[in-house]
Amino acid sequence: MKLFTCKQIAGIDQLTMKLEPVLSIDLMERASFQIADWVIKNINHDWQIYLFAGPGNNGGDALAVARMLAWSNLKCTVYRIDFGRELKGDPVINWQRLEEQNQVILRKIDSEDSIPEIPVDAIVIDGLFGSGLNKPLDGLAKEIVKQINRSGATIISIDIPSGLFGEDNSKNDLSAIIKADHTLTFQFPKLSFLFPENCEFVGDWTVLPIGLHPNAIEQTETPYHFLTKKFISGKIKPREKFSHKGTFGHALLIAGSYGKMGASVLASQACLRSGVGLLTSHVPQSGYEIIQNSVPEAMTSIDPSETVFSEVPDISRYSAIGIGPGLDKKQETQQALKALLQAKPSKLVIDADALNILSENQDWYDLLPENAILTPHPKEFERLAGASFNSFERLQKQLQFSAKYKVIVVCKGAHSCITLPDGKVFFNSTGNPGMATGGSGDVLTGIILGLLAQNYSAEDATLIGVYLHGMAGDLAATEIGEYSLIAGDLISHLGKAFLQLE
Ligand SMILES: NC(=O)C1=CN([C@@H]2O[C@H](COP(=O)(O)OP(=O)(O)OC[C@H]3O[C@@H](n4cnc5c(N)ncnc54)[C@H](O)[C@@H]3O)[C@@H](O)[C@H]2O)[C@H](O)CC1
Ligand SMILES: [K+]
Repeated sequence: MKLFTCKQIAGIDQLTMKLEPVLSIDLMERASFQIADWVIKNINHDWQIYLFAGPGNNGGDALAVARMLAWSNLKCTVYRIDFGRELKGDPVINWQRLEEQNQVILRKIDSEDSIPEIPVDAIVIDGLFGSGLNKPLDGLAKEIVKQINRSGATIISIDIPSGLFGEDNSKNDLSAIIKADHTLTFQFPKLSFLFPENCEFVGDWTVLPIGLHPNAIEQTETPYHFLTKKFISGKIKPREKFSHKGTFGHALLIAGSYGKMGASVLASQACLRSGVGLLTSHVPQSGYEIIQNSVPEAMTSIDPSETVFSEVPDISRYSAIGIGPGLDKKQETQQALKALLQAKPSKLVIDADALNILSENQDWYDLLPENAILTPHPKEFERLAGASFNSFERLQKQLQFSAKYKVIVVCKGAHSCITLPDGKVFFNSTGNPGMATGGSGDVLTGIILGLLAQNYSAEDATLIGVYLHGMAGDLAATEIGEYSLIAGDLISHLGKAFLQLE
C-alpha cells in the first residue's frame, strides 16, 4: 500500500472529486459515516459523547459525525472552537444540518473559561485539527487539547490526533497534541503513526476506507509504502515439481562464537525453515558439536579458531552469505569480516556484531557490496550512522546511508523500516511486542539469508523476510501470547506463515 504525505492526500481528495465525480460535502459525508459506524459498533451507548470540532474540514467531519450518532440516539454535545472567524465551506453546511436536526447540544468555545470539564467516563471525539495543521497548536487550541488529555476520558481522534503532523514532528510542541486511545484514519495511515515515539498520541489506529479514487492513488508518486499480505504473497515463488535441493541454493551462515552459539543455531534453523536447498554453518571449533546436535540438517564449515570466526572459507560455492549473529568483536573476527567484504560476495546479509564491527571501522563502508542487506536495530543503526533526534530524522539518515553505500537497510522495531538505494521506503505491518526478545533478530537474518540463497532479489528477500518474520510472530502470539514468546517460536511458526501467503 502506498503511503502519502498530508499534502499529497489533500491532492488525492481533489482528484477524487474530479474523477469520480463527487462533491466535497458528499465525500465528507462518506468519511464521516465511516467514523460514526465505527463509533456505534465500538463504544458503550450509555456514555456521553463530547465532540470537539475545529475550524476546518476535520471539524466538518466531527459535525457530520455528531448528526449521525444522534440518529442512533447517542447522547452528543458538540463543542465548536470559535476563533472569531466565520466558518467556511463544508463545515458551515454541516453546522446548519446539525442545527436543523436539533438533536445535539451545540456549544462554542471562544475562551479558556468556556472549555468544558469532561467526565472520565465520557467519550471524546476529536475533530479539532486534521491533516491541514500548519503549525504547532497554541493558545486556546492548546488549552483545549490539554483539558481533553487531562480528563481521562476515552479519546477517539478523527483522521489524526489533533496537533500531530502527518510526517515530521521534530519541531512540534508535544504538550499540545491529543493523546488518543484510538485514531480512525482515512484511507491511509499517516507516516508519523509508524514512528514509535508517536504511539502515545496515536493509540491504536484503524484505517477506514473512504473510496478515494484508484486512479488518483495510482497517479500520485511516493517513495513510502506499507507492506501488505497481498503485495508479499505476489512475490512468493511456487516450488516447481521437478525441483531438487540444488534449485534452492546453498547458503553460508557465519555466526556464533564461544558462549554465543545459540545465535548460530537460531539463524541456521530459521534459514532452513525458509526453504533453502542447503545450508552450511561456519562455526568456531568449540561450536562444532553444538551445531551438529541442534541443527542436523545443516552442514558445517569449521573455523581454525577454537572460539571465534577468524578465517573466511572458500565462498565460491555459496549462493548467498549471512554474517553477524553472535560473532563477538575480537580482532581476528574484525579482520576476517574485512576479508569477506573484500571478496565482494554478490549476495550478503549483515547483522548484529558484524554491524558493530563495521561501525567501529567506518572506512570499510566503501567495501560493502552493492545491495548488501544490513539489519540493525535502532541502537546498531545509531552506531553506524550517528544519533538522531527522532524517528523521522533517523529515517532521513537511513535513506542517505542506503543511497550513499547502495545497500538495503532494515531498521528493526515495531513497523520495521526498510530503505532501498533508490530511495524507496517500506514499513512493515506485521509483528508484535512479544518479538522484542533475544534471538529474534538472529531468526530474521536466517530467513533473509534463506530467501537470498533461493535467488530472490535482495529487495524481495528483505521485504518477504521482514514480513514473514513478523507474521510468524503474530501467529505464535495467538497461540502462546506475547509474554512467553521466544525466538524459537518464530521458527516453529514460519511454516504456517508461508502457508498463509500461498
Ligand atoms: N483525507 C480525506 O480524504 C478527507 C479528509 N477530510 C477531512 O479533512 C481534514 C483536513 O481538512 P483541512 O480543512 O485541510 O484541515 P484541518 O481541518 O486540519 O484544519 C485546517 C484549519 O485549521 C487552521 N489551522 C491549521 N493549523 C492551525 C493551528 N496550528 N492553529 C490554529 N489554526 C490552525 C487552518 O488555517 C484551517 O482553517 C482531514 O484531516 C479529514 O478529517 C474530509 O472530510 C473528507 C476527505
Ligand atoms: K483530529
